[in-house]
Amino acid sequence: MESTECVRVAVNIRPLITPELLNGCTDCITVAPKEPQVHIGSHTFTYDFVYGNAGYPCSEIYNHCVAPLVDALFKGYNATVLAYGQTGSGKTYTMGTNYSGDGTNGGIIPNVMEDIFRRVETTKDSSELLIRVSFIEIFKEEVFDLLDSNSSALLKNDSCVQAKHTALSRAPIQIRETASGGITLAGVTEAEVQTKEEMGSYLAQGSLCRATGSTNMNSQSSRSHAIFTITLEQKKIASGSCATTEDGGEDILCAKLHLVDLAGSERAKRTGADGMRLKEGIHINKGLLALGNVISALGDEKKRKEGGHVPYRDSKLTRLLQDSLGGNSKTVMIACVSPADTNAEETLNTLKYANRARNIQNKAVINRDPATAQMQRMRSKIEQLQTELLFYRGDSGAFDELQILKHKISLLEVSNRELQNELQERRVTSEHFSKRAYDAQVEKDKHIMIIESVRNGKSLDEIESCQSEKYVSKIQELEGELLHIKSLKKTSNHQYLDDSYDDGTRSNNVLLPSSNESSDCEDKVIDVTVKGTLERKKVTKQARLSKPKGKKNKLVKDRIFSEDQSLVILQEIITFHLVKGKTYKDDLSGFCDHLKPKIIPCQPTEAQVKEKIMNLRKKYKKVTSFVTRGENGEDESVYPQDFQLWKQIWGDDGILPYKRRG
Ligand SMILES: Nc1ncnc2c1ncn2[C@@H]1O[C@H](COP(=O)(O)OP(=O)(O)OP(=O)(O)O)[C@@H](O)[C@H]1O
Repeated sequence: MESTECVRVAVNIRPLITPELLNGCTDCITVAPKEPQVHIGSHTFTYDFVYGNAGYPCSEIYNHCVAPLVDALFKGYNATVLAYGQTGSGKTYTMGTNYSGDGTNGGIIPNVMEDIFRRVETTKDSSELLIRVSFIEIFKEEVFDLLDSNSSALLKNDSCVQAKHTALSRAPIQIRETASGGITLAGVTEAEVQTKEEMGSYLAQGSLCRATGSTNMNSQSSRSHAIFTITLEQKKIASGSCATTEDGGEDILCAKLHLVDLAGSERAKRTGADGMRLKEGIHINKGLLALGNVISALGDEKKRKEGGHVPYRDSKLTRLLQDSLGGNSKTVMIACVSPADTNAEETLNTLKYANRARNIQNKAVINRDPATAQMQRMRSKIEQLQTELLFYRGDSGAFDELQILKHKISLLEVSNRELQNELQERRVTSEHFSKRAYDAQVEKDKHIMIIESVRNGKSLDEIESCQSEKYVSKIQELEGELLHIKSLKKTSNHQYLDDSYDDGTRSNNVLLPSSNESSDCEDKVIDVTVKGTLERKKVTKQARLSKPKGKKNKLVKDRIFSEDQSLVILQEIITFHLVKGKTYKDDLSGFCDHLKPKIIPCQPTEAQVKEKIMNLRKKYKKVTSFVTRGENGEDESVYPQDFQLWKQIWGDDGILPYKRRG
C-alpha cells in the first residue's frame, strides 16, 4: 500500500527564556486564535500545528504530531520526526535528546519509548516483535556511533569529559547505499532492546556522548546533528488477513522511526564562536544549508514536476535524511523558534523553510522485509523437502506403518499355518470318532437283534449261546466273504464267467456276468477293478458293432458303479436287513436312502440301484455255483439255516455266497 502525503510541519514557539527576559526581549510572533497560523512582522505563515505562545500547549505535540507516526511504525511505515531551528530555539528540549534517565527530562523521544512499549504489550500475542535502536551524530560532517562500546566503557569510568573527548577521536562510520537505493551505515551499533528502560539507557548513553559546547546563544549547544533510530520488526503470528502475504509468505514488517535533533543554525557574530566552535558552526551551517536546498528543491512544485535534481549528496545529513524528505517515510518537521524579537530574523528564516517544507511530498509504503520473508519461505520449503526425503528414505511414519503391516502379515501367515495344522488334526480325530460311531452302531444292531430274539420267545441263554453269537459271526463271515471275493478277483486265472472275449483274455473279475445272460451283456465288455488301477475296457470291435444302441446306454449307466461300490451294496443289503428287518425289495426307497451316503460320488437313482442289485444277485449266484461245485461239490441246501437268512435278504432266489468256502 502506497501513501502519498506531504511532510507535516508544526511550529513550536518556546517561551522567552531567562537570558532573553534579562535582555528585555519581547515577543515578535503572534499566533492566530484557533488557527495554525503565525504572524511575524508583515509575514503570515500557516502550518499544520502551532504550539506555544497561545497556540496549542507544547505538551500536545506528541499526541498531535508524533503518536500517528508511532502508529504508522507499527503498520510498517518508516517515519521521521525532525526538529529544525536556530541555536537555542528549543530543539533538544522538544525532542528530549538530553535524556538522562532520571525522569527529569520530558520531550518527544521519552514519550515515543513509553508509547512503543505500551503498544508492544497489546500486540505481543499477535506478533513477534524485535526492537533495535541506534544513535548516531553527524559532527563536523562525519558520522559517529553514539552507542559505540568504547564510549560506554569510558562512561562507566565516570569520565564524561574524557568520553566526549574520546568520541572526537573515534573512527567515523561510512554511509553505504544498498542495491535498492537505500542508505545504511556500515557497522553502526544496533542494540536490541526488550524494555523501555533498556531503550532509555541507550538514549541516555548516546545523549551523554553527544558533542555539546557552550556558546553565547546556548550554554549547552548541540554541536552535532543527532539521529536516534528505532527499528521495529514484526512477524504476525495470529491468524487473520495480515498473517500472510499474497504470495503465501509470512508477513514480516520492518520499519524505522528516525528521531532527529538537528544542530541549530548560528551566526558566529552572535554566538561569539571562534576557533573550534567556529569550525563547528561552519560545518553545522553547511549541513543545514544543504538541508535547506533539499527542502527548497522538494518544496518547489514546478521543479518537482520537472523532475529536477534534489541535492541529497551535498551533505551527510541530507544523505541520511533522503528517505525522510521526499521518500519512503511519513515525516513531521517541527520548526522550533524563539519568540524573542532579537531572534526575529532567524525565526523568519526558519518559518520560511518550514513553510516550504510543507510542499514536500513523500511516498510512504509498508516495508515488508523481502529478505526475511524470502528466507522464511525457503525455510518452509526446506522443511517440506526434508519431510519428503525422510518419507522416500523410509524413515517416516508411513514407512514404519508399512513395516508394522508386513509384520502383521507374517504373523497372520504363521497363525494360518497353525490353524491348518489344527484343522488336519481335527479331521483325523473326526475320522476316529466316525469309526467309533460305526462300531457303536454295530454294537447297537447286535443288541437290537438280541431284543428281537427275546421278543420271539428265545431265552437269553439261547440267544447268548446261539443266535447272538451266530449273527455276529455271520456278519463277520459276510465281511470275510467280501474280502475273499476281492482276493479271488485278483488271483483267479480261470475263465469261469465269460467265454466270449474276442482277445481270449481271462477276466480277473468274478463279478462279471456270464455270457449266456443277455441282460448282463454290458458286463461282458467292462472290467472295472477295485482300485481302479487295472481298469480296462474289454470292448471288442465285433461286440460293439453287434450291440443295439439301447443296450449301449444301459452299459453306460452301469459304469457309474465301481467294483468297490458293488461290494458296498452287497454289504449294505445285509446291514439294511439286519438293522431294519426288511429286504431291499420291501423298501427299495428306504434302502436307497440307506445306501446313498455310502456311495456318495455316484448318487444313483432308485432304478439304477435296483438294476445293480439284480445284476449282483446273478453274479453271486454264478460265483456260488462255481465255488460249491468246483471246490467242495456241496449244495447250498447243506446250509438250510443260513440259506433261509440269505433268502430273507436277497429274496426267494437268494443264495449263500459265503458258503462256498465250506
Ligand atoms: N518549551 C520550552 N520551555 C521552557 N524552556 C525551554 C523550552 N524550549 C527550550 N527551552 C530552553 O531553552 C534553552 C535552549 O534549548 P535547547 O538547548 O533545547 O535549544 P537547541 O535548539 O537544542 O539549541 P542548540 O541548537 O544550540 O543545541 C534551554 O535552556 C531550554 O531549557
